[in-house]
Amino acid sequence: PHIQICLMQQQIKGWQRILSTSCANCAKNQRLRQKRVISEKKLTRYFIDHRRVSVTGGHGGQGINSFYSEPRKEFGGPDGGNGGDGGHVILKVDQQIKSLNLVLPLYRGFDGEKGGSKNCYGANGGYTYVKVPVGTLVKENGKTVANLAQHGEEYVAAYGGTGGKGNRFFLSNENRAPVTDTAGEPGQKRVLDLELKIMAHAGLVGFPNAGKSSLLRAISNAKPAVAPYPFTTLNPHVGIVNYQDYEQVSVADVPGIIRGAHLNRGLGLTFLRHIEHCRFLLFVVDLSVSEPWIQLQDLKYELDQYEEGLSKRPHVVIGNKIDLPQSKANLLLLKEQVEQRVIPLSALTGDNLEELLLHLKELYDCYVNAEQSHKQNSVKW
Ligand SMILES: Nc1nc2c(ncn2[C@@H]2O[C@H](COP(=O)(O)OP(=O)(O)OP(=O)(O)O)[C@@H](O)[C@H]2O)c(=O)[nH]1
Ligand SMILES: [Mg+2]
Repeated sequence: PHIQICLMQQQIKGWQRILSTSCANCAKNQRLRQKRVISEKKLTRYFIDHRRVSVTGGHGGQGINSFYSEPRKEFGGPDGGNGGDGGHVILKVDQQIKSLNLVLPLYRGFDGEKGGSKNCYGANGGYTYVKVPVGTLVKENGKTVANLAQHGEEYVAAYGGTGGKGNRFFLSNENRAPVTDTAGEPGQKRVLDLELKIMAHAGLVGFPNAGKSSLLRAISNAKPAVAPYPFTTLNPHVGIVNYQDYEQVSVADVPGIIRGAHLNRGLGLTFLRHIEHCRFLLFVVDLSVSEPWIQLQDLKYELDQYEEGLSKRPHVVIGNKIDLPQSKANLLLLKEQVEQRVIPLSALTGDNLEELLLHLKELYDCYVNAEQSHKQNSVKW
């Protein structure tokens, strides 16, 4: 009887298992794996926006010197095959890749195989693909040689060398038994600078602690770190603002700019590069600081020093921290000093965010119309 009871218990357990796997409620109770939040400091390790790579194409295979011979056909003629071509090193855009951290400092293409007797050609070296993110600029000696902006786009960074010729290649009426063969050529050798420019429609430009990250958190799905000290943000973050007509506008939060950024002070020059790619700019000014128009002048000066006319891109001035007591007076003074539109808001309390969102949509529509009128390829990322 004891064995019987044990067997029955096992059977019941088996049913439970069957029942539990078929139960839809159990699936509900299983928690979805959440996306890991990476701290800003760790993200700096992953987010690499500049890499110098040395690329060398594969070496061409050696041609072969050989003569065909078999019983009763002693002098069958030359039959040395050509060597294979060396493989290229190719940069290929992959939209799954977000940073240049996986790009190694050195790449060498596969060599072509040497030729064989009986007119066998050596195999060509395979291509070496290096995956790079969308928006990678390829520079050589400071000159831009490629702008990889589309998924799947390829750029041959280094051509492989051509394979050598076997002695069969040199067969002619004058020379019926050539003994010449040539070596394969070495592959092309280059040193390239890869630079990543993040792609966003709008860029938030402001001094450290102005509240750029808070604003991006308030209007989009992005979650950059916010803290009451300067240089909280060390990497660019991109957030997407969704509109009711299913249009999406991307906004980039770029680390704070300080006076002398164009001379590489603060976090400096590297981040001005990201602003360069934005179609319109959102200048974020801290209204709680006295004389906020000085901030605006400094920001524009830094942008213009980096690239002439960068501050003249379509832009809007955002007066942040309007909830603080001293901000109201500063806002009036700022409006007197600045002729363009100023949108006062508070990223913390969410006051007047609608005005910014509506204006952002206007800027985006203007940009789309301009693109269409130029009859260029659609650049809606
Ligand atoms: N009172 C008030 N505080 C704000 C507002 N917006 C941001 N802050 C505060 O200002 C501080 C800095 O905000 P961040 O969003 O980190 O500023 P940031 O411009 O991204 O700074 P960096 O990343 O260092 O360049 C934080 O303590 C925020 O809570 C606002 O509208 N009102
Ligand atoms: Mg920030």
